[in-house]
Amino acid sequence: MEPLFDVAVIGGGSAGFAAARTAAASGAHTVLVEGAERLGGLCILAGCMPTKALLESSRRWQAIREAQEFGFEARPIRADFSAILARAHRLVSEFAADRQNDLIHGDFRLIRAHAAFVDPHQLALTYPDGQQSLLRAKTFVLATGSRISHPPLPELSEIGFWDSDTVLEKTELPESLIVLGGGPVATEYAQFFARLGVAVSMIQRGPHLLKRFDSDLSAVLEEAFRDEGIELFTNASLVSAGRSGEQKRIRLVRHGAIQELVAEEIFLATGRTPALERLHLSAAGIDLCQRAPVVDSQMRTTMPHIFAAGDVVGIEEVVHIAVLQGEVAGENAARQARGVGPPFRQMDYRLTMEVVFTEPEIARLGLTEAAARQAGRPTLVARYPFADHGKALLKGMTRGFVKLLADPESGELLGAGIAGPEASELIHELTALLSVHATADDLARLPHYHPTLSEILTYPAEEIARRVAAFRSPVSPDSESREPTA
Ligand SMILES: Cc1cc2nc3c(=O)[nH]c(=O)nc-3n(C[C@H](O)[C@H](O)[C@H](O)COP(=O)(O)OP(=O)(O)OC[C@H]3O[C@@H](n4cnc5c(N)ncnc54)[C@H](O)[C@@H]3O)c2cc1C
Ligand SMILES: NC(=O)c1ccc[n+]([C@@H]2O[C@H](COP(=O)([O-])OP(=O)(O)OC[C@H]3O[C@@H](n4cnc5c(N)ncnc54)[C@H](O)[C@@H]3O)[C@@H](O)[C@H]2O)c1
Repeated sequence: MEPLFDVAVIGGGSAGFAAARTAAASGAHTVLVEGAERLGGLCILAGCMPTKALLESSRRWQAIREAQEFGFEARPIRADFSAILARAHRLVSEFAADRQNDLIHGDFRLIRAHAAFVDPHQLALTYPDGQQSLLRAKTFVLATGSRISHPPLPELSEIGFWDSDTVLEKTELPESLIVLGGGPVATEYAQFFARLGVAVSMIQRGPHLLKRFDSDLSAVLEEAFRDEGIELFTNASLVSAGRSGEQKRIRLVRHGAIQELVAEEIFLATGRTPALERLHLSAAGIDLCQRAPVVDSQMRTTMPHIFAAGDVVGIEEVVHIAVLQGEVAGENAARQARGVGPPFRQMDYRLTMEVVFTEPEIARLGLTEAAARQAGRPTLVARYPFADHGKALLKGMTRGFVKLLADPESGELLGAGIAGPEASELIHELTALLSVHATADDLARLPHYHPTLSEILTYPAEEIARRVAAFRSPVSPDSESREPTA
């Protein structure tokens, strides 16, 4: 039997590591239990980092293809899929080694074992050699992450498919690929493969790609994908899957008609599910909703001494949220275990961002237009296209736009969306501004170096500031407005 810990964290990915580090820093006697053979978590081993390494390769390939526009004559090049994967694996190993070091040398104890609840206060640990022991703690943080959802068609398991875990072990590019799904995994991989010369078609259930983004942002990506030769089938329901000679086939229904697609391979990207199997959660007595533990704003489950964080709670399955939730859960678990009662730390989703690393990149922050409409919240919205922006023209990256959402009376910035070059970087200036409740007028007045991509943000800000001023005062402030610089 292990000694009684203040905090036991289950899972050593982004959320669990953040929870354990925070709990230990608060002075709690903390243990982290990790069951995987390889340390690192999803982001490092099969999520953010390998995909961004792959996308960097396909981006270079695309740049060579477009070289003529910039005055170069490029010879046709050949993609070496194995070499592209080898680079990704090398980077992943380096990131994983850093994380391994942090886990082993943290101010908490690391136990390499699979954990399952025996009762609400005890875990059964199963070690790699099959040995077992019990672990007791005053509080727990569940941070077991997510797994790829089961295929929507049972036949897929018979005919086989690729997914974001298995793709990293492949060695040969298929000639053609049907991607199932239209979320971040589907779009990032679809563009990666299409750019390397694979004939890609995508099947998305909803009317647009990237369902959590406003449809005007998704539309920019859809147009870019069509221009790159990716065939999109939106509003589609899957009917069946099977073999067609050497090829694989998918039948779908769209606008009432059956269609059949045939390709060498199928890539499954229809979402992820909280990883709770073999955790024996029923013994812990916590409530679930849509297969995820129910949590409040303190990341507390329905058992007051059990907290949860990261993909397992399924609120926003991205890393900065997993880390923030882990920190909140870790700090609150430590306070509770050490009897340092309230006030407990709360999660705040006001500054939630999501970025998709396709080209163009797509980013959102805070309030979306769809959410504002659904909540009946009046907002001012202003857009500005990259096609009218000097730096974007210089870079030859004119697709897309930026948009800002603001409160109509105060002009406070409430949200933003960007589809275009460097959206993943540009969004962070807006995050800083939203964090201090800045107004569109504050943004419009901030100095921006010329010519930069960042200065595009000032144009919709000026438009909103003008409209807010006009709302407040009958005298038009138009005479003060600046024209966009080219
Ligand atoms: C292809 C892909 C690309 C992505 N790209 C991005 C991106 O660019 N940016 C971004 O922000 N997000 C991205 N994400 C999402 C991001 O990877 C996840 O949101 C994040 O990694 C979740 O962290 P986590 O700690 O909740 O889970 P994980 O990192 O999965 O950690 C959970 C850990 O718990 C362990 N575990 C599970 N059960 C037990 C048990 N019973 N006992 C002991 N240990 C257990 C597991 O072994 C695992 O190590 C991507 C995801 C995918 C799939
Ligand atoms: N850049 C990033 O930050 C990044 C990259 C990859 C993944 N992620 C995260 O990982 C998680 C998983 O991503 P994901 O793309 O697998 O899931 P997702 O849930 O975001 O998207 C799945 C998509 O598949 C569609 N779909 C579901 N069932 C379908 C069916 N039967 N037929 C056709 N379409 C169907 C859905 O409409 C949805 O658009 C997400 O939460 C995402 O935020 C983030």
